[in-house]
Order: sequence, then C-alpha cells, then structure tokens
Amino acid sequence: MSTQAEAPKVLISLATYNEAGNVEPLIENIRQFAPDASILVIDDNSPDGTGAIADAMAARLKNVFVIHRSGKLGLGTATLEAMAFAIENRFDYLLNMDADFSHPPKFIPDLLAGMADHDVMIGSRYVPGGGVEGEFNLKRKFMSTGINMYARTFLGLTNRDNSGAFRCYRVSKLAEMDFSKIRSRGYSFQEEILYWCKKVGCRFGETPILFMNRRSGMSKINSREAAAAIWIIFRIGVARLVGRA
Ligand SMILES: Nc1nc2c(ncn2[C@@H]2O[C@H](COP(=O)(O)OP(=O)(O)O[C@H]3O[C@H](CO)[C@@H](O)[C@H](O)[C@@H]3O)[C@@H](O)[C@H]2O)c(=O)[nH]1
Repeated sequence: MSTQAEAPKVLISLATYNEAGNVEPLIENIRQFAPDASILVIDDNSPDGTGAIADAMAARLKNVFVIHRSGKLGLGTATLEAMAFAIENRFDYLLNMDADFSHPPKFIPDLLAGMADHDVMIGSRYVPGGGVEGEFNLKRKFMSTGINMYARTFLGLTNRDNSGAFRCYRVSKLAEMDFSKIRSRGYSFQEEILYWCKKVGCRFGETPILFMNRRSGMSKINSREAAAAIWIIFRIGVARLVGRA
C-alpha cells in the first residue's frame, strides 16, 4: 500500500479575448512548469481566431479543454466559468492567469507550493521580491496602486495585491460560495472574489511575481471598465458597512 499522499488535481484557467499570438506558446510554456495540470481556455469568440487555435491544441494535447462563449462577456464571468468547471470536475486547485505572458509560468510552482497552508495564493507584485518588468506607464501605475488602496479600504482586504489575476484558489472553498451574489462582470472581479473568499474564511498568502508587459496584442481595460470597477467596489463596501454583504 502506498503511503504517499495523492498529488492535488490542478486546473489552470486562461480567459482569452484576441490572444491568437499568445495562446499556443503560453500553453506550451505552462506545460514545462506544470506538466500534470489540466488547462482550460475560456474564449469569448475572439475575432482573431484564438478559439480555433485553442481547439487545435485541445485536439493535440491531453487535458486541454476549451469553453467557447458567444461574445465578449468580461474577464470576471470568464473566471467564474472556470470556477464552476473546477467545482464540477472535482479539481483541488484552480490556478488562474492572464493569457498574454504578463503572468510568467515560471511562478506557477511557487503559487502551488503555497497552497499547502493557504486557501488562496496571490501572485503579488507588491510584496518584497515582486514587481513589474518592462514599461508600466504612470497612468497604469496610478490606477493599480489606487485600486489596491481603494479595495483595502472598502472591502477590508489586507493583501498587498488585490487586483492581479495570477492566483490559485482551493476549489473546496470556492464551492462554499454563492456565486449569484457576485456583481462584477469585468475587472473588479479580482477584488470582489477576494472579498467573498474572506467571507468563507479563506487563508490568504502572497508570493512575489514579476508582472511582465504583454508579449503581443492589446490590453482590454479601458476607462469604462475602470469606472465600473470603482462603482462596484464602492457598492459592495457600502453594503458591507450596513451589514448587507
Ligand atoms: N474570455 C475573456 N477574456 C478576456 C476578456 N477581457 C480580457 N480577457 C483576457 O483576460 C486577460 C487579461 O486581459 P488584459 O486586457 O490583458 O488585462 P490587463 O489590462 O493586462 O489587466 C491586468 O491587470 C489588471 C489589474 O492589475 C488585472 O485586474 C487583470 O486581471 C490583468 O491581470 C487576457 O488573457 C485577456 O485576453 C473577456 O471579456 N473575455
């Protein structure tokens, strides 16, 4: 009889919208650092054909899956889709990352290692050893610092990096949540989900990562998305203060 504990079942999720230049090399790179993990691509009918490239990879490689959605429905709902998939298919950990190489796969082992004594591991730009490599313009730096301070104040979060998407979640804790309460469709999902993780008693850890500027394609964040994020976090913060969230 083997005395070794079974290795956790890991799902890595990649939300994609127009990542035709990134999705294939990224999946190959992920496989070097997490050879046993399954990979799920959630593509929103990308006009550049990302979905077809992902399908070809799923046909060629074991344990690569693709969910196709009808159109651009937001990064938040794509991540929720991955969470539902992870719960349904009984994964132990869900590791989420951007599909543009801004989250280098070499940090995946650090995130997974931290899961031994945490329920959510955050790949953090703002702990010692972490940072941003390449050009991160002043506007972006200001937005990132601002939204983190804002989320800490309104949502009572104590992590340094609450807005980055490079994270690993314990799936059994996600299963304790009521996803119908989640208001964010877009970028504020990152802050909001941490709030709900806190509500179900998750233990948080942060491990340093170097955020790289995307290799190809364009960021999809815009001022409308940013304004929506500020508004949603404000509403949750108010609901929290009056005991309604
Ligand atoms: N399926 C789907 N994917 C999307 C959508 N919008 C964006 N994505 C995917 O989500 C990832 C991040 O999108 P970007 O548009 O490149 O994000 P960013 O501006 O670099 O923002 C980063 O920083 C933010 C703040 O720190 C983070 O909140 C965000 O998650 C991301 O890491 C990419 O893989 C992109 O293809 C969408 O509507 N649908």
